Amino acid sequence: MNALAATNRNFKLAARLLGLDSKLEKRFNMTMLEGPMKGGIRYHPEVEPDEVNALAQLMTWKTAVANIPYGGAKGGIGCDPGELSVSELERLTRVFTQKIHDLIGIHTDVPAPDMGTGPQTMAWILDEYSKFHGYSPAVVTGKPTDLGGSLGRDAATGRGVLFATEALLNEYGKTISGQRFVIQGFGNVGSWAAQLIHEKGGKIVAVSDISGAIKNSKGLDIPSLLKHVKEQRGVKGFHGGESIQDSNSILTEDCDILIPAALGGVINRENANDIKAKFIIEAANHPTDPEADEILSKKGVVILPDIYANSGGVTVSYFEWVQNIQGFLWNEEKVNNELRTYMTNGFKDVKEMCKTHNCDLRMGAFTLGVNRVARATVLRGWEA
Ligand SMILES: NC(=O)C1=CN([C@@H]2O[C@H](COP(=O)(O)OP(=O)(O)OC[C@H]3O[C@@H](n4cnc5c(N)ncnc54)[C@H](O)[C@@H]3O)[C@@H](O)[C@H]2O)C=CC1
Ligand SMILES: O=C(O)CCC(=O)C(=O)O
Repeated sequence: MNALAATNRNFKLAARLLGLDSKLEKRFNMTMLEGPMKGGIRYHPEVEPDEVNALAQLMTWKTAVANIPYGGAKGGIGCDPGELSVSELERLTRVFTQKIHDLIGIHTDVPAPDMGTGPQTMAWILDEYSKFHGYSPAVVTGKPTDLGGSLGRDAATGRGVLFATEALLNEYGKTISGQRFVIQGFGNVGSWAAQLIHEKGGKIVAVSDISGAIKNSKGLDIPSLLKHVKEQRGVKGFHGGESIQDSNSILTEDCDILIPAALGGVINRENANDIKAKFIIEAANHPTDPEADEILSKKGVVILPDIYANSGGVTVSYFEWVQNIQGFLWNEEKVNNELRTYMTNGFKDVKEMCKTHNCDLRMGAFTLGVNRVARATVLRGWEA
């Protein structure tokens, strides 16, 4: 099932659980526009419109789950950033910004990094946008800190994944320490999640990225791996682990907790039966196909869904936007403490919906997000 069909399906299931009127449901699909829209810009060869639409819809529910005052958005360019020089990337980003500068804005749509983009991309967008509209740091988040970016935004999605994992494990009387993790993707999200989990005593037994996959049943030395990746631009060739020939098979490696942190749709009916993890923390967007959801649920695997698990990034993006508008910078401790509070509250709210609707965590998160948007929609008198 493609990403859009899967996201629409989850939305419809949540709407049924909430007993929403079908007219309201239709309204939603036409008007997912509460507050400024927020979401990342992706540069990846597989970017296509249906997937971007699905990712934008996921942002709507994610920002509602996180309880931050935004609607959802996403953008993307079908290109391979690894094949482009820095100056080509800069020109591509500036031309893209020239095309969209009237669509984005501090109170309309505020982009941020996603796969294949980062602080430098945001700096170029900010600079190009400012040529048309004057200097406006709040028009993008995830900027370099020298240009008004928030302390802690770089690590925020990975840190949010850590807080979300701690909240889930706490339900089972467990902590990070001693758990065995497998992480697919070692970019912004995967590498920060690995670093923070390692610092808490978690054992990362396998990681992969586009260059390859490596494993070590005793636990990978993450600080050395980070150094290797910085120098070699990939995990391939790391001496502290054994290489895995088929890097996609990392998803079925033996572990307690699997963290997909790269592409969508990677957990599907082809591999779901072979997954050995007891918990899946969705750091990537839409990593699990609905068919896999069903198979895994029958196996008793607990999945912490993307719209909650990876919401740390957009939450700190919100903090960045607030700081830019107020013209007052927070210290990193404040950012991280606030992030912990949002992630902890989010988990409690999702669990409450699971109890109310007798559903799993994905539907708990979807009903939470959809219900918050539904309440706002009705209050504005848009239900008919
Ligand atoms: N950056 C952020 O703040 C947020 C990102 N996400 C999601 O997290 C995921 C990762 O995003 P980022 O870390 O920002 O991207 P990134 O571009 O920094 O890193 C992506 C990583 O995935 C790897 N990768 C690409 N194709 C792969 C493949 N076929 N097999 C294994 N690894 C592969 C790359 O080599 C790289 O290590 C995406 O799904 C994104 O939408 C979600 C919330 C916020
Ligand atoms: O930080 C943001 O505004 C958006 C992050 C994002 O693209 C996501 O959560 O998928």
